[in-house]
Amino acid sequence: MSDDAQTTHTFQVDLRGLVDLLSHHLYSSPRVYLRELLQNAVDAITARQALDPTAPARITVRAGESRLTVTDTGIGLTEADVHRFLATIGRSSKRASGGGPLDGEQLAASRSDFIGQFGIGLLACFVVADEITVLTRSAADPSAPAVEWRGTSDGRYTISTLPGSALPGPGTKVTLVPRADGAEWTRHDRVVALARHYGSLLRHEVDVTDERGTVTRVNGTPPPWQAPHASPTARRQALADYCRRTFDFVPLDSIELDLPVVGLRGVAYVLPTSVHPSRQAGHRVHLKGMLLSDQAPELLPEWAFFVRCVVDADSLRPTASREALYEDETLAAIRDTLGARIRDWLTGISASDPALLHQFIAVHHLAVKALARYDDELLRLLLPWLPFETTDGQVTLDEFARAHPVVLVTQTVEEFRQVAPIAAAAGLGVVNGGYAYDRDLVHRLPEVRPGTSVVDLDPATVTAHLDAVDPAAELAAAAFLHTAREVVAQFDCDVVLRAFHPVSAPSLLLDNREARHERARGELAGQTDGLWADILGSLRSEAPRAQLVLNHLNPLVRRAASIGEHGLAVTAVEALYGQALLLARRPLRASESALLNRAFIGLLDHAMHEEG
Ligand SMILES: Nc1ncnc2c1ncn2[C@@H]1O[C@H](COP(=O)(O)OP(=O)(O)OP(=O)(O)O)[C@@H](O)[C@H]1O
Repeated sequence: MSDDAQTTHTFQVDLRGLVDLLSHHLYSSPRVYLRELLQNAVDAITARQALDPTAPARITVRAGESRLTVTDTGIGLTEADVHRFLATIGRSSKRASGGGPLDGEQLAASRSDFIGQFGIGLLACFVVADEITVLTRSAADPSAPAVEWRGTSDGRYTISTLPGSALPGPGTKVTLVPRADGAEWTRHDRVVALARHYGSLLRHEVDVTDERGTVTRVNGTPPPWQAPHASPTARRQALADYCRRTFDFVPLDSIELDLPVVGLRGVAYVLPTSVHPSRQAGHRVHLKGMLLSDQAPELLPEWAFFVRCVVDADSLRPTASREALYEDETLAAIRDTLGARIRDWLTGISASDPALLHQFIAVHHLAVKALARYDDELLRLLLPWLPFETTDGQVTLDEFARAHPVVLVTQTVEEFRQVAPIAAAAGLGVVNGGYAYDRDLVHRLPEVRPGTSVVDLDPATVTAHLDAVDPAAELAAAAFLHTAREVVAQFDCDVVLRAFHPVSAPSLLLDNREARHERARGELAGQTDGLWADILGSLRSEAPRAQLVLNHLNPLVRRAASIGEHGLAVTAVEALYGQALLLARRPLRASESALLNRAFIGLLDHAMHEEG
């Protein structure tokens, strides 16, 4: 096609399609219509007060059977404004360019004055109504007549001018006639609840009236972080009460937030019960008092999952749905600063309020452990305070490292159970690294506490350090040890005689993971035919066997070593092996349960035989 043949057309917008898009994809619920109307009223009052700071600032919502009106004493619109701003979707008077294209600087300037900026908010009313009427009188031009704009959801609108008496003073009255399926959102009780939800912190009076003229004020009391209080205790109490009313929990503590550059104030409430770190708390974010979202996680860094915030800011930037914050450098900076504030709180309580710190750790330690692995600062701050299971009992790593400059850590809970009594008797300090995250965290202790060393503890290392018995004792026990090896060979286990503390421990089963996997593989290969048996067989490696270590210092073992009767010696070995197995607290295989059973019956039989 040649240039000469070109003709220019203007896009047509299918308003019904657009409203459908907004209601299903932009807004979370039809209820946002009221937020958009309140917000327009607030912006209009802001604009009027810029001209005349003494102008009245009132918003009245009337919820009746068949219609809903929102009236404000704001700046109003002239007929030219109505043509310009109401008749064009996407045009907004709140941009300094007068509704023209978005310019970065102007946008930032208008954003600090107004909540709206996109020029689509009024469309949210079409989610609940087919017709919107805007009756308005400009404060900027007192001689201008009142103007009525009537728009319908099919995209048509009419404009008429009315005598000034149609609206007694400057301002705007928006009327919606709800559709049958939108009526539930404009019912009086619903409207009161919604107006409270969105408008509780609005700085201008907001009233909801019913058909009989009963007025309900939905705001008025300043939030506790703005109100004066008689004492710090009264202030703390007021903050906690606000949390209980708003979030329905009593916080462990309240952290006040104050960020003057964005006019942000509010509170971070420390949750009193544990939460999974992936379930980030939704924060309540108000913009110039108007509630933007009560589920905004993006206000704080991920690691701060243990607090829930309520903030009110002057210049945060919402997305077009107004239900989330626009992710930009300002938001990132706000997040970092608020995060730093929460860290300061943690540092503060770790230095000066140990009782609160312990309460905090008791509730949130698992989640803190999960996050500390990825958050170096959190790790540095909290690792010394986190509780771990150790040979000294349940203690913090800091306490433990003070007593043990070399921190030994096992890889599994079982290994800890196996070696803990012996290591403790030998004065060694071992941490159970078997629980989720624990071993990783213990290994990072030297970063936080230079001079501490952390070493993985393998049960084999422990045997290597157990004392050998003298050759004469070994020889005297030779026959018993031979029987013992025969009995436990079926479990791929070896038997050795050593001398170790505590004396009360007759035996110890050292069984590292590779040895166990190897045995499991061996068993499986035995049950499988053909290809799988070959594959499993070829995987078989020379892994160390398990070891039953008998304690020559233990009187029972000494007596067992001198048993002459073969049957009783077998039973004694089975009982010793079974007891060591139970101490290791690992799941038993069928053959092991059978052994335990046999040993028990054998001992009983022997005891009764003696009696007989
Ligand atoms: N109550 C009101 N008083 C005065 N002007 C209003 C009022 N409500 C709407 N307007 C005018 O209509 C325009 C469009 O309103 P709309 O709510 O669609 O968008 P917005 O508030 O500018 O931006 P956003 O889409 O971000 O809400 C506004 O820019 C404003 O000029």
